Amino acid sequence: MILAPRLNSELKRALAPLRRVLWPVLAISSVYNVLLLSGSFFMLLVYDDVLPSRSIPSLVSLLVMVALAYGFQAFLDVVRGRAMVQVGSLFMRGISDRVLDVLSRYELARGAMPNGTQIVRDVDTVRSCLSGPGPLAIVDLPWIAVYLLILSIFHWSIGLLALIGVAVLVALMLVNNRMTEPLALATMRSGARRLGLAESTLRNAETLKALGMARARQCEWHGAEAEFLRANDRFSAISSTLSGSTKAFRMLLQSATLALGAFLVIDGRATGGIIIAGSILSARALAPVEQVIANWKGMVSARQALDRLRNLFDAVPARVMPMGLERPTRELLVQGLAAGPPGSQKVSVLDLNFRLGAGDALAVVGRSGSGKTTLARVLCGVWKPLRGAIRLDGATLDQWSSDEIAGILGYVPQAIELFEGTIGQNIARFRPDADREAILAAAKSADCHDLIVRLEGGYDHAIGPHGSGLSAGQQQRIALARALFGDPFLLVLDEPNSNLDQDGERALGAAIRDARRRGAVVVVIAHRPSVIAHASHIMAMNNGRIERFETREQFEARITVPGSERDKAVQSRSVEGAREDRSGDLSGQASRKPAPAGANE
Ligand SMILES: Nc1ncnc2c1ncn2[C@@H]1O[C@H](COP(=O)(O)OP(=O)(O)OP(=O)(O)O)[C@@H](O)[C@H]1O
Repeated sequence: MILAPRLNSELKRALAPLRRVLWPVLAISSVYNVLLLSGSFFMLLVYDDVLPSRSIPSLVSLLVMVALAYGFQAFLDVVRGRAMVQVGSLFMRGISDRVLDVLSRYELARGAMPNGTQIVRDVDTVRSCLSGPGPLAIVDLPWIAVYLLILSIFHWSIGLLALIGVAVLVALMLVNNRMTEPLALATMRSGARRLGLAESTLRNAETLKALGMARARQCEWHGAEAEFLRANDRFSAISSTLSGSTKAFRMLLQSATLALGAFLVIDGRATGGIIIAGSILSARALAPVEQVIANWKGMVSARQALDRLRNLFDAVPARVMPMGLERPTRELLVQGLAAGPPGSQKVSVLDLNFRLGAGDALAVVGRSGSGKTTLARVLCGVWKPLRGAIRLDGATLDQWSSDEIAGILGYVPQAIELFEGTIGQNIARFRPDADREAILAAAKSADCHDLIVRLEGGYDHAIGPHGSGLSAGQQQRIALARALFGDPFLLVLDEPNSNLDQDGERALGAAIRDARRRGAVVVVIAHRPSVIAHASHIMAMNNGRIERFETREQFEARITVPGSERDKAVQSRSVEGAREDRSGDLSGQASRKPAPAGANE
């Protein structure tokens, strides 16, 4: 069928309320459609019985009856309309968690999401179609047969004329579908592109202004808008032309029926009442088709929206909630790990194998693009391994539920993203059950308590969208507190000091030391050498592979690390030499720097 989408089990479940109300709505619609006949029968009786008999009591009682019928008809129309509004709301509620799930997982599992956030609008399109008059018009369609039958009982030629009218309208409807379906798709795509541009303009306002890109963006924006308007205008033009022609055709048919009735009366083959009743009834017979045409755009859009929802749900299947495990306490094991960006063929890290025990801290160093961030993302379960596994006390990350993982993992991503809300909420990862003590403890572990209380409102200080209202360094320290919230077993910090001043660096060092002391495993990606002083192991990456994995002692035997005993000794010997070591960037240093005298290589 033109409007029947292919559904998967999740959409069928979400649309189950539609199946549940189908029979009651069909029953109500049957009574409603019978009541719709009352107007034409009233006319028939007035012209054929009341006027010849000149009976006022008959006229009054007929009027009372038709008024009651209209009242009941209005009541039934409201009831079935409200039932459909409920179906729309239940559909939206039934699918809302899954939509958020797909939004949060699609890009991490499959790469960029097609049409951006169109999924949200798609749900709304389906909801408003279900709640609108379109589906009820379809329910009324079979009643056309009953109207045609009654018209044929009046006289076969009146029935035939109405049948031709219905056939013409259905043909128009099919032509309309053929012409508008690709346009509905084009409207959606250009609308999504326009919205994507609006979102990216909002996000990158600073860069656009500073680099003088406003004009270029304006051209792009106008292009997207013109494309959207073109598709939308054509769609609306076709729909309104059809809607207007339908209306005119219906009026013409009504007049033609009147004329035919008049001819039959003149010819002595019908009564005067039949002229009026036939004309009203033929208009009624066409009304459901007319309604379907009027709501065609919404129904085609809803069907396409359901197709897209099905594709997205199939692409990111719902997760089966794991039974859950105890919190890990012993080790992190990385076995034969290969990983790359989702949705691409690229392999960014390959053959990674290492083990860290409770209390270990690994500093990962290497040139840009060597795969450090990829490793951090896979360690946190943000990207899935292509091969191999990451195990905490023997179990892979997917064996814990996302709630449990929240207490096991702490992560400071390379690009910090704080959410709109208070600082306290951000540190507590927006957990509604977070207690004050845990928030304070996390802030103190990250040594940002003083920084927070100095801000207006302290822990209730409101952070704007994308962390606005805080400096980059402040955001990084709050992100560290957020990572430390709940004393996670595995702490993954991706360049956590890129925006930190000396105080911040000291606080970071203390946080890593504290985490190690309580038995956590810390993995810290570092470009600055200062972090190495707090690590128990150092791993150098090159081209996605491990180039060197060694303990800090082994590393220090080769290279002077700022803050180490060896550094202090070197400093006392040569201030100049030590300064060179301290200020250097660590990228690739472990492999490139020639081993100093005494290194055990
Ligand atoms: N989202 C992505 N899409 C496509 N390729 C990516 C993506 N992220 C990383 N890569 C590629 O994977 C490789 C490793 O990148 P990764 O970000 O892990 O390196 P890195 O060592 O963290 O670099 P840096 O020190 O500059 O942050 C690079 O070649 C990069 O081009």
